[in-house]
Amino acid sequence: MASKRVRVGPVLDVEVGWPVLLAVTWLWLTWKTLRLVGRVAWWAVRNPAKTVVLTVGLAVWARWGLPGLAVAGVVGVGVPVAVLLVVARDRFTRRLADGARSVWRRWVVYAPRWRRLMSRHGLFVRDDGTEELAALREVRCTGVVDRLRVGIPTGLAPADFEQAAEALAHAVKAEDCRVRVSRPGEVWVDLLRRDPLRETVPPLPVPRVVDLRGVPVGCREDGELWRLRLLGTHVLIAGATGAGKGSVLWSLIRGLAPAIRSGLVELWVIDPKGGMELSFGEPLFTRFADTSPADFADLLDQAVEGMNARAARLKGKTRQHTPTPGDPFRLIIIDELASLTALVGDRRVAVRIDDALGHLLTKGRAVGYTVVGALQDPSKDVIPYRNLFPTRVALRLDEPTQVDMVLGDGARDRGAYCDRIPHALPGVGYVKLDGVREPFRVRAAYLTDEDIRALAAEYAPGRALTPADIPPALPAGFEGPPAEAA
Ligand SMILES: Nc1ncnc2c1ncn2[C@@H]1O[C@H](COP(=O)(O)OP(=O)(O)OP(=O)(O)O)[C@@H](O)[C@H]1O
Repeated sequence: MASKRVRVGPVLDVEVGWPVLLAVTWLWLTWKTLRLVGRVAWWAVRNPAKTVVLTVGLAVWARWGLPGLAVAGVVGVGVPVAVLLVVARDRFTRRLADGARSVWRRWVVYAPRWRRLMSRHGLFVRDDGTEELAALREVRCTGVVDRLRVGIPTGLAPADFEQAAEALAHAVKAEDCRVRVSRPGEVWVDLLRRDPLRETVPPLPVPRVVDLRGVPVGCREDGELWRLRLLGTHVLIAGATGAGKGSVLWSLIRGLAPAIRSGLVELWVIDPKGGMELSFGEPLFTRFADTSPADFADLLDQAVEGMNARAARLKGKTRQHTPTPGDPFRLIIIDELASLTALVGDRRVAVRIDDALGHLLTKGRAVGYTVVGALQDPSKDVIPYRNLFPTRVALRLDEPTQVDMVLGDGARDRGAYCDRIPHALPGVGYVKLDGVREPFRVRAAYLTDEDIRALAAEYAPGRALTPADIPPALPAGFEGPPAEAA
């Protein structure tokens, strides 16, 4: 039988017969086929919904041919669309509009100018005469923001995109541009087309059920609901005078109102400004101190006592306290942290306050004692506490250097321009969550004195629920994402 010379690499140069060649070819084809089958099976396992649709489609086609497939398509798409239009019309039409907008802006706005955008902003690498651009992988648009998922070419880093952010925003006529790392090798470039934070956010509807993992407080710059986590964290709110710290505190209290009334949440409040800011809501507070530093120290000492007793009770049983009316979540609100820690004249009282605060901040999170502290001047005196607040909100600040003092090193470089927030936008600020690299911009809802009085009258602890207390549904655009995973 004929044979063939086969050369494998520089060494092996052999003469093989046709049976061997046929056997090798057969083995190779079998391997390729098995691999293809394996890949299809793996795709089917990972995409069960698409697999079912494809299988049903193929079965219909085999049984009734193309006309049958067309009818099935109309029914299969038409019926779910009709159901969604009835059940969740607003959300569905918004999603549909967002989907159409995403396709349009990807192919008409971004794809044609992508090469120029990337090369003019230095978002490419050159290697051996070839150029690799950052890759546009996905575009998701809403009414206010275009989110671009971009692949980072080898040799660049998210910081390169952060540096180019301001220029990119100008290039596409966006109000602002933010860069977030989505996963290694990829960033989300958020281009803000309209700023939803320009308008005052009205008081949000009081939630029916309070979720301490995400209390609604205001609006995020992407138009979604801003929720602030209280469970297992402490929150620092810093801002120059008139920046709107009060609106964050009051929106938070409003978001907790039903749980305050039912006794699941207790507010222990210190207002060193003599009750100027918080005394309106006194009926809502279980403890309120607004006169002397000695009172503040007493309140904090009692909180520490309660916290220690609870910690001893829970030891070995659970790692996170679950609030009940007999054993509530205690929120310690301090309106001006610096007055407590730095400006107290009596040295012994200052030490007591300092000790108690240190204990609460280090041990309180797991046992349902959360501190929310507001701060006007992020001076060095309060910096030791800063790191004990995993969640930080910085509203308008006077100096660029104060931004990193509050939010942590590098926050301003990542876009938290608190010093540029106009005086005309009180309640606007940036939030930094522990473990999340990028800050995001928000605006707290604004409650008038009347709103606060009405809230205090309706939700004072112990008052029974009436049907009129059930709040309306959230307005369109406020469904928001799930609770923040801080
Ligand atoms: N979220 C908001 N939306 C719209 N306007 C607001 C908002 N928050 C505050 N304002 C306006 O700004 C004014 C100052 O707000 P606020 O007293 O809350 O600031 P602050 O940071 O607590 O100041 P200070 O530290 O001096 O007490 C309010 O009287 C109100 O008119």
